Amino acid sequence: MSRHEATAEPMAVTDRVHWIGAFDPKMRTFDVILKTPNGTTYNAYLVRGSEGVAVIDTVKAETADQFFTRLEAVADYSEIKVIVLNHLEPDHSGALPELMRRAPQATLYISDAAQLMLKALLNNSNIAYTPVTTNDRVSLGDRTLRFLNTPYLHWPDTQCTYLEEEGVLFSGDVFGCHYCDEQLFNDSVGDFRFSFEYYYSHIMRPFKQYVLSALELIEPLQINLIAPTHGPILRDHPRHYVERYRELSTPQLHLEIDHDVKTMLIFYISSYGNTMHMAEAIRDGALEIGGFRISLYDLEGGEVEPFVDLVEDADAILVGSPTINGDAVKPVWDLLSSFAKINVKGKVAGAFGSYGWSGEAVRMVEDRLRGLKMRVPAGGLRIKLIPSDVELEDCRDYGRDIGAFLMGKPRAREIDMSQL
Ligand SMILES: Cc1cc2nc3c(=O)[nH]c(=O)nc-3n(C[C@H](O)[C@H](O)[C@H](O)COP(=O)(O)O)c2cc1C
Repeated sequence: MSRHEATAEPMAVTDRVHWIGAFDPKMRTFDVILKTPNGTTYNAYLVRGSEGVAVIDTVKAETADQFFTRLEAVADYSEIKVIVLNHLEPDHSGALPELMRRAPQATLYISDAAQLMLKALLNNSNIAYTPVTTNDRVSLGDRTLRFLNTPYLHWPDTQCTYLEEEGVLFSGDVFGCHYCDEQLFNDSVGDFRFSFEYYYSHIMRPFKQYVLSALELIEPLQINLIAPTHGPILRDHPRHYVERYRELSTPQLHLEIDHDVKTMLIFYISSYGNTMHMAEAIRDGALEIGGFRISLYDLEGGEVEPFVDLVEDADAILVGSPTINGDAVKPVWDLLSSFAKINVKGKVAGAFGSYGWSGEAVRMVEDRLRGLKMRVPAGGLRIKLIPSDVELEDCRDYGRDIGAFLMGKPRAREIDMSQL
């Protein structure tokens, strides 16, 4: 056990703000999907005003002892007037029920959207709370908390809280990262760039539009310090992190591709060349429609990460897989799984592939595309073994159909709109 875990000392952030969170250095995987190679912190804060104290966020239930010990070192429970939960995920709300039991006089402030989650998360319908939204304020006497509604960063209920007189932004998971270092401040901890970028790409990236909306609220603020719920407190050049979020969330500039021109990506993998020939014929058919750019990518080798940026910018994505042992093949599933990192909702999509006897892959891929809320205008195209000349013409037809749909042109064949 480390020094700070053992002693559970609070840390002064400003004259009026203390960090009262918890260290979790042994955590190795977060939310099932995130690597946390040096653990994480659950950051909670205590703000002291002339007329009372506010607690901003709590910690994961398993680390509640650290939180309460630190809190007790800087305030009495009877002084707590305000409790703010910037979002209700269990790593921040775990100690909330016990805190409310110890400070029954306090008022809980949560976002409008959090109301719908509170009961389900805490299994307690009796918790009293006040919903707040952008620019609502709570006074602690000589200190004022202002709320900013910043949904989907990264749950629907997310908000940030701004301590006006000190220019401190309690940003919730925004600008946070999983990086456990007891020095706690960004000018004293180790190099956490990897963790910051990794956290953004796994947690915030699917919600880029929401990040940009949140930045509209955050950027005009005078920010002296950013106090997120995970990882280092950003007191040295806090604005750099705001600027980095804007950079990461702004569509990339392409040197050659005109953004007004639509793009179609055709991914395939093929052992004997059958699915590949289908992909090429689909491309040829789509090219006849014209007006958009098409790229063909072979997934052989299995590395899908380089395609994520392309998929994010593309307007149509077709995926071809042979059926092997009753399934689509792993690189195809890896590609589809990488779509969860970005927002593919509403993009045009389709599935195709060659098969030998049962041909499950195309339907499975198609189901996945629909599950991702992509628009699948034509039923998946399956061809048994080697495509004949007639079947290659079917592939070209399929390409014309998807191309026409993408360009809003009259369709080559009737498309079942009920499937969209
Ligand atoms: C190891 C192996 C397993 C296969 N399993 C299936 C299967 O379960 N169902 C099926 O319809 N075809 C199956 N096939 C047949 C392939 O789908 C078929 O040969 C297809 O044309 C291959 O297309 P490709 O050249 O694009 O890879 C299998 C082929 C191999 C080599």
